[in-house]
Amino acid sequence: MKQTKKGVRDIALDILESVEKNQSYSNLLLNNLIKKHQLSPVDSGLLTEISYGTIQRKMTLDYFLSPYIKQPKKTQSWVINLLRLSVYQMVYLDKVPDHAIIFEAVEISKKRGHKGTSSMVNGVLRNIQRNGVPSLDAIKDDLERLSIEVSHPVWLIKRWVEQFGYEKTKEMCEVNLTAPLQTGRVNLKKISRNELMSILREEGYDVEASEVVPEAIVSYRGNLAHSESYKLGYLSIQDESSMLVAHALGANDNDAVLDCCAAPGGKTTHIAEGLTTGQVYALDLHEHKVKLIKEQAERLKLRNNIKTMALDSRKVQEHFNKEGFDRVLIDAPCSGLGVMRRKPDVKYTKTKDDIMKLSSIQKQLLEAAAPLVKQGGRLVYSTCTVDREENDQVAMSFLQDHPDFESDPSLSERMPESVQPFIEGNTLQVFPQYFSSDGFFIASFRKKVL
Ligand SMILES: C[S@@+](CC[C@H](N)C(=O)[O-])C[C@H]1O[C@@H](n2cnc3c(N)ncnc32)[C@H](O)[C@@H]1O
Repeated sequence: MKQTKKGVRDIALDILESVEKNQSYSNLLLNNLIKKHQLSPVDSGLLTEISYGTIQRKMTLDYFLSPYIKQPKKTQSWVINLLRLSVYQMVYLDKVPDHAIIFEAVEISKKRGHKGTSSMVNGVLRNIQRNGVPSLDAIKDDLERLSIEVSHPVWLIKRWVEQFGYEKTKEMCEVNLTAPLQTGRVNLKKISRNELMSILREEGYDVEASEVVPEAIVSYRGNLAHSESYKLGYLSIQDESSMLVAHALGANDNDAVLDCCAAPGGKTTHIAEGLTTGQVYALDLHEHKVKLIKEQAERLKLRNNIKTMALDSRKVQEHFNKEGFDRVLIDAPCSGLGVMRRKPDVKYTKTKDDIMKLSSIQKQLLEAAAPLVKQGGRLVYSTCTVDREENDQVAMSFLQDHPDFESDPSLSERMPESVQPFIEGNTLQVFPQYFSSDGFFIASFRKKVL
């Protein structure tokens, strides 16, 4: 029997279902399904918008649906997800008229369920079309209202309001709901930023120079990973905040650098692009992750400057000499609360307990790597989160426990102009609302010369 082609909304529903069941991260799933269903660029864009948008705004959508679904707990999860993605389109997208959204939802529910389900879906959506969604003003508590308005769990809202204040939290959560732009890092070893931008524009890309980092470009149209320049190793896909780490590390041409948490190799390759005879030793837990670093090193023709090893970096002292490295980077495993625009499901799954456990691993990694830094050398700690327990508190406790290190006084000298206002001593916290880049934390330490 001939299989009928699956529609974009049907595929979006598959994504929502898998993410809900914790079967996969939304970003990985999306890429796989775009390939599997051979979607056109327009359909891929729509699929991304509907599935990410629905996940991003899940709590708000549930609030909108609440007066219209009598027994949400007894309703099958795919039906709830179908209603969420339909209401998302009705409220937040103006491309498709409501009647077309409702028609498609009913068709999907006929295919997946029975008649009762499709008439329930039809009834709920038609009621919403007629009566509108409930006002958020009905929620009296400020923090609970914000939590529903920006669809972030209330424990996280309370935690951030305590850490950063109400306004900053609100700004951050609002930016977290927007789609990120793709940014690329120019391989300055091979080509200048202007030359690369001209080549890409000829290929049909709409690119501009980044205002945050001097080697970055922003793509307003087209996926840079599909460009000829990407294949040739002229560029890598990387967020601007992430690029700041190599600046903070400030390796010299011939330095020995240890990158303790290196996969998939974004920062390793960035650092290596700035070396001549120097070497980056790139470590990560598992061989399959280390393979990703090797692939990037190959593509960028940096094999001479990168050595890889699968290793639990808490054991680095068993493999490397004390004071053997000019620069050491710990780009630590973290809660990822700074990258919610790319991984919207993260905010619903992470817990306070995860943050506590991660901060303990982060401290262990720093503890293990510290003896490997040469006297006068530098140790940089970074995360893609905004949470203080994983950031300033880890950095502070490291300095307290390591009198042989000092707070690096020269961090700001190496950092781009754009981030200068946000540097505090030896640390930099980038919030997503500053440049619309990822939320990121960087701390730099110098080993004292005794
Ligand atoms: C934030 S990611 C690193 C991203 C990478 N630096 C980049 O720029 O592409 C953190 C990495 O730490 C690795 N990791 C976690 N625990 C580790 C450990 N104990 N030893 C080594 N690597 C570890 C994870 O596998 C993950 O790849």
